[in-house]
Amino acid sequence: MKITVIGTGYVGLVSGVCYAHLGNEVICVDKDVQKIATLKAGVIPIYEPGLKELADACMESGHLQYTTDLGEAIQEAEVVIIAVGTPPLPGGGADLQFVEAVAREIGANLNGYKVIVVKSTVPVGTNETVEEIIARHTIHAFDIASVPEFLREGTAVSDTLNPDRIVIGTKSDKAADRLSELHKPLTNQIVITDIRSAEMIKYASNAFLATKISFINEIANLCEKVGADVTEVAGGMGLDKRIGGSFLKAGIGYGGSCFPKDTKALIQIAGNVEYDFKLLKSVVEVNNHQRFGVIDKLYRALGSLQGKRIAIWGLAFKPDTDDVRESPAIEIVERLLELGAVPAVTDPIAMSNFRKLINHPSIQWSATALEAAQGADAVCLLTEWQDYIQVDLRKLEQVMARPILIDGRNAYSTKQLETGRFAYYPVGRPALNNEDIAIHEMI
Ligand SMILES: NC(=O)C1=CN([C@@H]2O[C@H](COP(=O)(O)OP(=O)(O)OC[C@H]3O[C@@H](n4cnc5c(N)ncnc54)[C@H](O)[C@@H]3O)[C@@H](O)[C@H]2O)C=CC1
Ligand SMILES: O=C(O)[C@H]1O[C@H](OP(=O)(O)OP(=O)(O)OC[C@H]2O[C@@H](n3ccc(=O)[nH]c3=O)[C@H](O)[C@@H]2O)[C@H](O)[C@@H](O)[C@@H]1O
Repeated sequence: MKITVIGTGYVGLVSGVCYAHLGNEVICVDKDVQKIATLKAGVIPIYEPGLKELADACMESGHLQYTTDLGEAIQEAEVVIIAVGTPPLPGGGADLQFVEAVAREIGANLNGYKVIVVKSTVPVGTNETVEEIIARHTIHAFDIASVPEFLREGTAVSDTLNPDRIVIGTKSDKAADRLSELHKPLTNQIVITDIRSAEMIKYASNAFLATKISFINEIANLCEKVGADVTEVAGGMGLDKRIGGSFLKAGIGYGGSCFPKDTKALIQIAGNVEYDFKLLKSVVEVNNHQRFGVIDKLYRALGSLQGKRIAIWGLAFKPDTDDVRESPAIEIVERLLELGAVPAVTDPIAMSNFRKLINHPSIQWSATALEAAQGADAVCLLTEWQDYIQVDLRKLEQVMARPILIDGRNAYSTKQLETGRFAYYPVGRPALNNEDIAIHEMI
């Protein structure tokens, strides 16, 4: 099938490459001239395991092309996929300017029947708006379909090639048939539904996963107070098939370009029809607060943070990505700076994306975990990179000024730490060797 994918962010690029890998003829378009030049040179501008190898092979076989010429790319295609960004507006709603601009371009360049797919995450009703915009600009027939994307960063290629399900929201049998044909090699689990339900499935899925995370984080906070271990609790809960074990890892809360954006957008979608989505509002509130558990623990361990060197391990919102969008680590570092601490920050690949604070005079940027920990009063693990999990804890203890380890991701087992002198503060699990200063001071 001849496919044009518009937008070469995570979704556009990964899905374009994967459709090409399946033997389709794919053109990936972006208005960003630099990005297209980079891609044409064989460089993948995002960090995504396995993507480069696949893209190289598809380029070589002639199944994948990159261009900035949107008009020509649209005219070549049988299926046109919109995968541009839908970033949050200041009020929380989704900014649809890129989707709408692309719809105008599609309308202006249509040269015969095509299926137009919206893969970007868009509020309910947007596909209908896209259809209206295209129709206003063309005399040609076309069908519209909502095919939301469920990939995760870091595992985007395998998620795309092995999806749990493909959702196709359309009122056209012809479009449903063509898109089922396209996705058949990936899964038998193809859900064909109406457009609005498809749009809603995407938001509801992200909101539900975010709810699981905030729920387990609340349980973790409670576990700390009653002396239970949240990893045991989550393990015991997850064995119940009705609950499932995934997305029950307690930590510093969810970040990334989607959960924070999509939960707020769904609250706004509800608000627009005068529905007060109380549960989701609490999910967001819990998440916004959860990151500060790290600061509370630093206070308990050290008292005042003024002048204290605090090693920060990890900036990416999760491992295996260089994405720091809405990463809880950003706010943790900002709060440390406000409190007069000296953050010594490291991340294997995300540091250069930490643009907001890259030139801050009080941050010490470190190449490795042990360099950041050198002379530190505490280490805070914020992203569970393998390098950090496998660090030599004896060496770590030797280089630190005080052996205080705040584990924001429950990356270490109590057993690993039993032999050392670490004061260890995990999330929702019993602390080790903690002589809490604040508590002593209060007494
Ligand atoms: N990042 C992720 O893991 C996932 C994202 N999504 C959704 O997919 C959509 C895209 O997300 P990302 O790939 O992260 O976006 P992104 O913001 O990283 O990339 C969007 C790309 O579209 C390009 N673009 C914008 N207007 C254009 C135009 N008129 N013509 C050609 N190119 C244009 C931009 O230059 C940019 O390269 C969003 O709605 C997002 O919510 C869904 C699932 C996963
Ligand atoms: O719409 C999207 O963009 C995507 O959003 C998420 O994918 P992603 O943001 O890449 O990453 P996740 O693995 O879902 O993690 C999101 C955040 O939740 C946190 N998390 C995840 C799982 C968990 O148990 N606990 C937890 O704190 C992670 O650390 C991370 O900060 C969804 O998992 C994808 O299905 C969806 O397509």
